[in-house]
Amino acid sequence: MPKILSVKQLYAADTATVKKNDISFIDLMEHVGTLCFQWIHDRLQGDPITIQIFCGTGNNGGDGLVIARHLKQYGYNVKTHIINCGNDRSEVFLKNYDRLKEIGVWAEMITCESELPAVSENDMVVDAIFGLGLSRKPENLIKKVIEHINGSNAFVLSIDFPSGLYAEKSVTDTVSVVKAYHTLTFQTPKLAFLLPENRYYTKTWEVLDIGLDAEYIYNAKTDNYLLYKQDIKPMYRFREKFSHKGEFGHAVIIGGSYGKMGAVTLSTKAAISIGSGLVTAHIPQCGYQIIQTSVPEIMVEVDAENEMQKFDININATVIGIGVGMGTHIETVKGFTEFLNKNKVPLVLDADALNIISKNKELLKLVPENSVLTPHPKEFERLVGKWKNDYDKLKKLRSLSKKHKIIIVLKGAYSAIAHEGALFFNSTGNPALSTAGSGDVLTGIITGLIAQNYHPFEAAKMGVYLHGKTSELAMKTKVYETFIASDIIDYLSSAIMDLLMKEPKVVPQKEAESKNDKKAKPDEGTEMYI
Ligand SMILES: NC(=O)C1=CN([C@@H]2O[C@H](COP(=O)(O)OP(=O)(O)OC[C@H]3O[C@@H](n4cnc5c(N)ncnc54)[C@H](OP(=O)(O)O)[C@@H]3O)[C@@H](O)[C@H]2O)[C@@H](O)CC1
Ligand SMILES: Nc1ncnc2c1ncn2[C@@H]1O[C@H](COP(=O)(O)OP(=O)(O)O)[C@@H](O)[C@H]1O
Ligand SMILES: [K+]
Repeated sequence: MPKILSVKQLYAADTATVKKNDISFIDLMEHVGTLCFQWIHDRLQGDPITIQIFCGTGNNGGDGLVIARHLKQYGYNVKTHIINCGNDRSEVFLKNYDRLKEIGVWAEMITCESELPAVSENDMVVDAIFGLGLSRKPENLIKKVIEHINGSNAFVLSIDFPSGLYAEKSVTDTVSVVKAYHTLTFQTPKLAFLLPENRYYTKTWEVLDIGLDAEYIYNAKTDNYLLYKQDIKPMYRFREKFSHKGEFGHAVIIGGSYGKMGAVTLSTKAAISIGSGLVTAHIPQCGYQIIQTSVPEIMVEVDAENEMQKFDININATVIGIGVGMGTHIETVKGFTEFLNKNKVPLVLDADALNIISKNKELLKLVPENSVLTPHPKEFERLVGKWKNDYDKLKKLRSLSKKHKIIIVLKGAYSAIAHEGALFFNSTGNPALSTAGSGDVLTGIITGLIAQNYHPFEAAKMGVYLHGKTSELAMKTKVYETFIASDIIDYLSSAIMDLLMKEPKVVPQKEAESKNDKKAKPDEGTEMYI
């Protein structure tokens, strides 16, 4: 599972790599800079645009100089600038400065504002000012350079980090951070890229495998992970020939109120669609016909006329998903409290179930261990109060989940799943999911997975992953705006199929050519897992 390592661990990984391979740091930097150059060259293919490389005087700047040298040697139109960041210059920066001179290139020094180079919106900017080593907010001349880059409208590629963005703490001066289009970050994903407060500093990012010591990374301890397909795929359970619906559990969804029956409709439909053997909706009477007609596959139990009051469930439920569209009517609050006092079944709590608990935090003690809570940020704020910044928010998330031995899915662009003090960030999804009812569908998916005996922690990870994946797969025929919550359900099959597909084999060019010129087809290696 891809680990998100700390700055300290990344520096230690450098050291371990250099030692183990008996190479020098300059060799490692050459390798890293060459990979970045290759990334650019693969895309530009010799395009004569102007590439402006801004370098600091640490190792991030050193990477920039390696990139500059290779681009120059390939005939690109490169302008290299060094910003005077103080008296200290890293040893490998200086070595690469000399290497650049050896091929006849003199980098321009920027020592004052009047020396800022003109940058056109047609240029490409490579930002190699600061990376992991940012120790304080950029000020004075460096701030001016960053503002200058941001004001240029050029395509900005940041190396390792958008300069000015800290790896592990919040930015205090939002204008002194480079706003990159893309960031090539090294070896592991970075926590900073997953936080909404940093959304403007890089539109996209990717991890470049720079070959740091695998053993060190394997043994490194962390509480932060990013979930990918390879983490979810092994969880999937195939159905056997003689299986029957009784083996796949009975999910109950409780919720709905007058005017909000769509939420339960979506949740129950999602629960049956993800494979729960049986699904029952426990809803107010006003929703009876609506839900029976909309989802004929499920059963219905009714409560009071217009809102939930009695919570009198007469079913042997495997799991109960509760709260969607439920409202917070005084009688609902009363009934829900009594329900929690009696209930022993694992729960998935969402929406108004969370809003009611937020008003009476004592109720959290009644939530069974390993239940799953799925708040969006506003619901989470109601539960834990305001946070100072996103790092503080994550601290609150870990601590609430640990204290009550529950699993919390804090929803967002990179939904974070908290379990036993660790955070697992989801990598799938896109803004198509920013649509009414998409959280209700998630509740149904997770409830339906738990019904099938997936451990709630597994159900949360798999549910969030598949939910997000539907929105990606749908973009072949839809756009963000036209994708609605029901589409998530419609695309669940595709998301599961995608999970079971083997990744296409990437055949290295030379290998492919040497095999009697038998070219690898683009989809070669794509086959079902079974
Ligand atoms: N394993 C990997 O990932 C590999 C990493 N590599 C690369 O190394 C990079 C890390 O390099 P790094 O340690 O030299 O730090 P870097 O980011 O260049 O900045 C430090 C310099 O900036 C200065 N400085 C800081 N803040 C400042 C401010 N606000 N205003 C002014 N100055 C400020 C600071 O000065 P000081 O704080 O000491 O006064 C120091 O001089 C990493 O991001 C990646 O690009 C690869 O080459 C190899 C494999
Ligand atoms: N930009 C985005 N990228 C990825 N996922 C998103 C994005 N916006 C929303 N989502 C996902 O959509 C869902 C929205 O849930 P929620 O806010 O509870 O919706 P609702 O209350 O309308 O049902 C969450 O699972 C969230 O992670
Ligand atoms: K940078």
